[in-house]
Amino acid sequence: MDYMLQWRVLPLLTLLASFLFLFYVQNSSKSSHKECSLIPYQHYWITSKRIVTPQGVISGSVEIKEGKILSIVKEEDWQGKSKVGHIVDYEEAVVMPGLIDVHAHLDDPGRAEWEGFPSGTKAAAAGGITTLVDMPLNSFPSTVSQETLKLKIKAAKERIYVDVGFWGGLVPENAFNASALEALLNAGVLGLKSFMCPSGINDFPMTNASHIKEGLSVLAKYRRPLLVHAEIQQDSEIHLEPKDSSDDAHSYSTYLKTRPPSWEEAAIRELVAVTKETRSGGLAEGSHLHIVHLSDSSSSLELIKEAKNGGDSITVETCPHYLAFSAEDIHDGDTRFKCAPPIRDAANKEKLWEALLEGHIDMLSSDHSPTVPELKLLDDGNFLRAWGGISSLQFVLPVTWSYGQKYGVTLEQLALWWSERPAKLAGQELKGALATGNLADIVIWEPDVEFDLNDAYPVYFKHPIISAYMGTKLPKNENIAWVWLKVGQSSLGARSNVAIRNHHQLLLNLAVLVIGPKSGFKTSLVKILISSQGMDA
Ligand SMILES: NC(=O)NC(NC(N)=O)C(=O)[O-]
Ligand SMILES: [Zn+2]
Ligand SMILES: [Zn+2]
Repeated sequence: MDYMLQWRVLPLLTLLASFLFLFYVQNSSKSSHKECSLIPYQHYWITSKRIVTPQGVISGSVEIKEGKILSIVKEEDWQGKSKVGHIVDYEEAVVMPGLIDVHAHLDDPGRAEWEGFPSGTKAAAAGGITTLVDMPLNSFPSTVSQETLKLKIKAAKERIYVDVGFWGGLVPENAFNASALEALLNAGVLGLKSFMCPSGINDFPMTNASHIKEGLSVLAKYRRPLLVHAEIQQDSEIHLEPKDSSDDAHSYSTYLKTRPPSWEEAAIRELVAVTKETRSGGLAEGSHLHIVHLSDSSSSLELIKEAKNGGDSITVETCPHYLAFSAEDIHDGDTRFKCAPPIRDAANKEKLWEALLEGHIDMLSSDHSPTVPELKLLDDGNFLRAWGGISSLQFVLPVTWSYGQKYGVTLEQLALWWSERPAKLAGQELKGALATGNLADIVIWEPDVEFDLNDAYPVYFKHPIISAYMGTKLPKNENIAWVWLKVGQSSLGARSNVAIRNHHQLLLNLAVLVIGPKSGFKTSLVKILISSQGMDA
């Protein structure tokens, strides 16, 4: 029976390291913190048998000084050399670049009861994410102007526990107003985001291909990307009642039918017509288009592949929930799994994995989009009326790794999908890889440790009840293995060279370390990322 299911949890955990100085911090006079690490040394070495570098997994040490990676030394090259600074030995634990989530909705200000900067960034840290880029909608007001970006920054300031950057919104109101868009870009958004279907948020209306073309021409100058929710509604209205009266709004298949793959395909067809201009010599050369949360692994993916082959500047992400779940497994009434585009059937999921492994899908993101439990209509279970969005920040690493086992996913692939390519999309040149000179944004975790995840498990949720990854409603035959983030030690004072393996304990300690005002760490460890890079002179 469902409620008896034990969820296998793989492993891990950890902690991580230094969130650091970031690019151009908005108010540098107020951000002159010297502290840059959860480890209380200015100069130290992290040692492990499994350090994930762009050149492969090595046994060795990462030397960190004042929040930056000073050197990376292979074990065989250590001999005879002395190390200046403290050594923190993580043994077999994996040392990897912190994850960069380029798609999360922290609904603060305005809808902080859905998700806020403190709760969302704690959850991110618990999931191994060291940098998160916030979407311009679901907060109120939406981030569509220089003024509304200021409100975001004010809401985030000194309330965040991982580095945070912002996407701005491309909406009809600003799309043809280049100076308004430039003001938003100059104020520091890392790029823009738009919807090709209703977003569910009144002050974030959808754009069409003309708006998108205009947006790209401004973005070209700044060399920042446009992210697009690629679905075009094929009927005249969003259905709140089943189209076919014999269908039940409480059944997942009814919802699935309302958003067929043709919605994604129609949008992507229009987008790839526009991205032809991003080719060298094209009118929008220098701009880049990124398709968020791809679910359709058939025609939509084929269109993207063709565009890439033709030289368009285009990338695509998918999300852990499309890789973990399939429509067949979603129980009637279980609206925790409602999102847009929808989770499709198992065959579609297999093809998404294939595309990811073959490099046709470039990266992963959470699309963490929670709301209050009441709007998920958990009791009623009406899929057509419930809020669409999956809450998942704290699970992205565990889920990708655990479900990826079947496909032979490697640590290098994880780093590519979750760090290196997202860093590039967000213009974070000093993030995304463990390399000399980069910021020491690091996650340390144990991929091989398993344990059960149940409702008593301490994870950082605003609303645990809406998480698709917690609870008892999945079929047993999924053979789910969960992974978890591990923190290296219970308290900094007691930190030694030995990693502790009590995960519950460690998870709690991760939170204390990252966020606790009494832990001795300040939230000023982390930064608001304000872009001032990339604009052509
Ligand atoms: N307003 C939203 O957060 N929408 C999100 N909703 C989902 N994915 O179901 C999204 O990213 O489209
Ligand atoms: Zn979306
Ligand atoms: Zn989203």
